[in-house]
Amino acid sequence: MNSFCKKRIESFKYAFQGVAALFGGTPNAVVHLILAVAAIAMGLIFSISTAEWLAVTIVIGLVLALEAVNSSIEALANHVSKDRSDAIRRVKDLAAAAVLLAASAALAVGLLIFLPKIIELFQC
Ligand SMILES: Nc1ncnc2c1ncn2[C@@H]1O[C@H](COP(=O)(O)OP(=O)(O)OP(=O)(O)O)[C@@H](O)[C@H]1O
Repeated sequence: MNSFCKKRIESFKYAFQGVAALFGGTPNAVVHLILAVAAIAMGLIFSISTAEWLAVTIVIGLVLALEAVNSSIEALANHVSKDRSDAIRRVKDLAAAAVLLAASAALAVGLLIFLPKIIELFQC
C-alpha cells in the first residue's frame, strides 16, 4: 500500500476517534443521537417516502455534524483560556447557536413529516 492510501486510512481512523469522543464525552450529542434513532424508527414505522428520508437524513447529519463542530470549538476555547472572557463567551455562544438553529430545522422537518401521519393514525 502506498503512502497516499496509508494517509487516507489514517485520516478515517482519526475521524472515527472523533466520533467516539463526540458520543463518549458530549451528553448533548448523545441526546441528539437518541432523537436521530427515534426519527429513523418512526420513518420505518410510517414508511416515509424517499423525499422524506432525504430531509430526515440531511437534518440528522447536519445536527450531529454541527454538534461535533460545537464540541471541537468548546474544547479549543477551553484550551486557549480557562479565564472568563467576553471573547470566549461569544465564540461558545455562536457555536451553540449553530447547533440550536440546526436542531430547530430538524424539529420543523420532524413535525412536518410525522405530525400529519400521527394525527391520521388517531383519526382511524
Ligand atoms: N471562559 C468563559 N468565559 C465566558 N463565558 C463562558 C466561558 N465558558 C463558558 N461560558 C459561557 O457558558 C456557556 C456554556 O459553556 P460551556 O463550556 O459550559 O458549554 P456547554 O454548552 O455547557 O457545553 P457542554 O455541556 O457540552 O460541556 C457558554 O455558551 C458561554 O456563554
